[in-house]
Amino acid sequence: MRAERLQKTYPGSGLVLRSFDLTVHRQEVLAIVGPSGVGKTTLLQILAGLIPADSGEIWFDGSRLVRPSQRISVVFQEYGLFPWRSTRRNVDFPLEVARVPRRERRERTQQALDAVGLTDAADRYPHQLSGGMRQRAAIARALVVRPDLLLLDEPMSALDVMTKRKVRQQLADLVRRTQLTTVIVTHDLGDAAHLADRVVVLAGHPAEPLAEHILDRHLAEHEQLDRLVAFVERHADTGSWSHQLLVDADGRRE
Ligand SMILES: Nc1ncnc2c1ncn2[C@@H]1O[C@H](COP(=O)(O)OP(=O)(O)OP(=O)(O)O)[C@@H](O)[C@H]1O
Repeated sequence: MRAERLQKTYPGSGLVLRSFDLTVHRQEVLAIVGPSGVGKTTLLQILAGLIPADSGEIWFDGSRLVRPSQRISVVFQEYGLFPWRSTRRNVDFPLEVARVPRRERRERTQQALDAVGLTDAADRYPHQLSGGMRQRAAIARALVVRPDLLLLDEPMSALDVMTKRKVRQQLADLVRRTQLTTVIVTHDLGDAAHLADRVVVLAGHPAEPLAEHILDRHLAEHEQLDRLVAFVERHADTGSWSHQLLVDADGRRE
């Protein structure tokens, strides 16, 4: 996917993106990190075709993206599960909408539930699930359409620390196993260090990609994180997000 010269203005908030370029390589996990309010969600929603940019273009597999595509799945921070549907029927929902034949739906839904470890919770309703299970259900629903691109918006920020670690590990295993091209936006450098192959740091108004960091998967996790934190501190004025660095990088910097 390639985004070219994206521009976005909100009434009252001014210019959030100006002439913004971004390339997502096939099969990579790209993390976009930056302080709260910099424009990460805006960027992700534009990439998903959910909100229009004022100008600029997005190219995806040789064609221009102008509306949401079945080949791109998005997972939001707040899960967005339907409370009146069981986990299985939540996961099945996109296939139902796409009028996929019943038998194929059953198989694909089961595979997606298995992939996130929710087989035993398939008949429970969202209120009967833990936060981590709800988030995994949302991820299963994103996977069931077999997307070519997975977009994740702060997918673990509503989870407590222990659950978050578990879900993060499962997500890391999943994206590596499936080699699914993934973009995750987060202000949590721990998520980026754990999941990403490449990290782009955003800062400023309008947001600019300041620098990018390639993670070395041969390093231990805490070394990855230390290097990433040092990289961000070198390139960004972290005054506005030092609190997040301290708190969210799993307490390691406190
Ligand atoms: N619908 C909207 N109308 C007006 N301003 C908006 C709207 N959505 C976002 N903004 C503003 O645009 C800027 C970027 O918001 P955005 O949600 O993309 O940032 P973010 O980096 O995702 O923040 P966070 O990490 O807190 O979710 C912010 O200043 C925000 O207040």
